[in-house]
Amino acid sequence: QKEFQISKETQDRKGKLLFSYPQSPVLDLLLKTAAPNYVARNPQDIFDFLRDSYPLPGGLESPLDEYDYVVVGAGSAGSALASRLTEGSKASVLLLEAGKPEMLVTDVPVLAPLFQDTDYAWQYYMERQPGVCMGMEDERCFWPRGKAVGGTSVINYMIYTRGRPQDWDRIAGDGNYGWSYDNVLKYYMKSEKATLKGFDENPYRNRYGVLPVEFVPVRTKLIEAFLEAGRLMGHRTVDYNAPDGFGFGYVQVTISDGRRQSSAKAFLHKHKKRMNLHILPESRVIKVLIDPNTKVAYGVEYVRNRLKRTVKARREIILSAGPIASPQLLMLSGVGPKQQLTSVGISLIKDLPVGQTLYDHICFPGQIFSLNETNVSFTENRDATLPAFIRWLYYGDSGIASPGAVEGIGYIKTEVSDDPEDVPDIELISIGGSIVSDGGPGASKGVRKGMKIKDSVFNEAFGSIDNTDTWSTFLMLLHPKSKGRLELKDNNPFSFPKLYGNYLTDPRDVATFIAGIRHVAKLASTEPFQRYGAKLHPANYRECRMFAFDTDEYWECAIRTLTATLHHQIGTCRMGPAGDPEAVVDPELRVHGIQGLRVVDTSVLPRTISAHTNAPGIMIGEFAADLIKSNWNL
Ligand SMILES: Cc1cc2nc3c(=O)[nH]c(=O)nc-3n(C[C@H](O)[C@H](O)[C@H](O)COP(=O)(O)OP(=O)(O)OC[C@H]3O[C@@H](n4cnc5c(N)ncnc54)[C@H](O)[C@@H]3O)c2cc1C
Repeated sequence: QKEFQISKETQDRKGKLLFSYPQSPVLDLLLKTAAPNYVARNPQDIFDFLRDSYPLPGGLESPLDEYDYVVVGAGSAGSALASRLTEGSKASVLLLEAGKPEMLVTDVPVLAPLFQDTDYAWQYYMERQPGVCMGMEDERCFWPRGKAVGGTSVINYMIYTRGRPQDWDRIAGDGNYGWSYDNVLKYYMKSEKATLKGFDENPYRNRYGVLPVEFVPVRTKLIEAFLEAGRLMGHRTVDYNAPDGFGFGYVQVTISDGRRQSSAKAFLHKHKKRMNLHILPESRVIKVLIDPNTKVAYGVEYVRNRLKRTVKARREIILSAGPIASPQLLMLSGVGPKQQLTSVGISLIKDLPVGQTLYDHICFPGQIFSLNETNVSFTENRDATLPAFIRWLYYGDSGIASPGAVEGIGYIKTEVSDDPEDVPDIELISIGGSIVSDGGPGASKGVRKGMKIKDSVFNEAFGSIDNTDTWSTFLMLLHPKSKGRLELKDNNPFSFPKLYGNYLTDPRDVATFIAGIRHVAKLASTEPFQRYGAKLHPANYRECRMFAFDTDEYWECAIRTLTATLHHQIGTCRMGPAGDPEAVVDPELRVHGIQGLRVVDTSVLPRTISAHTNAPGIMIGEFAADLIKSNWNL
């Protein structure tokens, strides 16, 4: 074992924690009451007493040299997978995770926007692309990913969506046997522990799984206006996760008693003492070991406490490191596009189109309506107060339980959609407020900071309505035609890869956004919103001053200025049957041409789906566990 050199870039990019608690016995008592299971590990780290821990079971000091399966990444998919594989005693699993366990603050829904700037996130940036993210810091798009036991489900907004049946049936129709809606529905249901008044008895919901899915415990009246306006425009109020649920509905979230339920909480927390499941946080995998002659994967190298170590797998290595790190690890290990690997000095083991497909869900948060009534929307200064926090500790409600003021989801198919099937092209995320709701004296400004909007751009565009009552929807482009890719920067495992979103390069994506904006304007003009005097705020962007407000040209410029992403990157280890020239893994998620190696996370999704990607990630973990169990007779 030798000391490993960690590159300067990684150290520089390491985030800083934003939270600092005063040393107070009263606060200690409150926190321990709220989270009796949190155990202090390291008295040197003042945050550690708030942090969860995953000691090796059976008093083991260090992991074994060999396991049946080694899973890399304890994120949405990896946590579910490792948990299911070790349900019986037939398989041993080592789960390696680069990040730290969660802590009490990560449970707090209202703090969701803040984690993107902490060491619970990998702080990736897209390569500069002229004409998008023009209003963001450094004119680059920010792509944070979760770095924690629980992965991105520890820093996300907790929205629970499954996608439309057609999304999955199309994936299956491409030759991906097993991925039809009827089959994936079984796995969504297997995880779910739904408490959704009015829906939880429905045949496509399950009340007895492990992943809590609930409505948000606190809402404003604006969600009723959204649903009513929707009905006036022909959008049914539905369970949007139902097979026939194309419409508008209350948002469903992975929250219980007002607290975030990450994939780690749902799948790992209760199983810390399982003798056959060893979880190793703060352990970063740098390479999969593959025999170049037999093309069999047999182990991984990882770095823990600055020491390089090796662990072997008797049966399989499973990459669940997410849509950026899984393809990066494959390429570092010799599996990827031949030309690219040889150009950075990596010996090729298998030529595959790793990283050559990348889709993302971008969104536009800048269509904001000011209201002529006060106290109707969330504002941080009013709703995230100490009394609200104390109420949250005891009852799990109050503004503290709100996931960034998200209240409703609406699916629409705009008139420019050329999709032959009945699938939406835009998702509307109804906010009981907007990106100005966390402004004002002393407030966090968390959402705008999380999106990295430049202060000057924000102040010019929205300064006049900062910290006032507003309503907005974030419009999310569900099926972008523009396709991105990722590449290795070099062969250093600590470098970040080069990320190319290629956002809005297909003009149809711009047209869809504009059609969505026109649709939202009509919603806002209906009586339910006019009750509150909803009026479109004329945001003034320096970059767009040559265009008259509210023209198509203005909106295109606005979208290119505030190009936000909802961080649903997919496709980088694309699934497809043998013979599919774009495929990296087969429909059972085995890497084509390599034995003993699978990818199990959102990177395998070959097409865009009408959903946020946490629940699909968990479903992929569930499905993969069954595939592996059946392959190995477990
Ligand atoms: C800010 C934000 C908000 C979001 N909001 C929502 C939402 O509200 N609803 C929703 O459905 N989706 C949301 N998403 C997206 C969703 O959470 C992710 O798509 C999903 O969690 C991805 O799951 P995954 O299993 O593919 O990867 P991840 O959950 O990202 O897991 C990958 C894990 O691998 C670890 N890892 C990476 N490299 C290594 C390595 N070399 N060695 C060891 N471990 C490694 C990572 O640290 C991470 O823990 C959001 C994403 C972000 C960033």
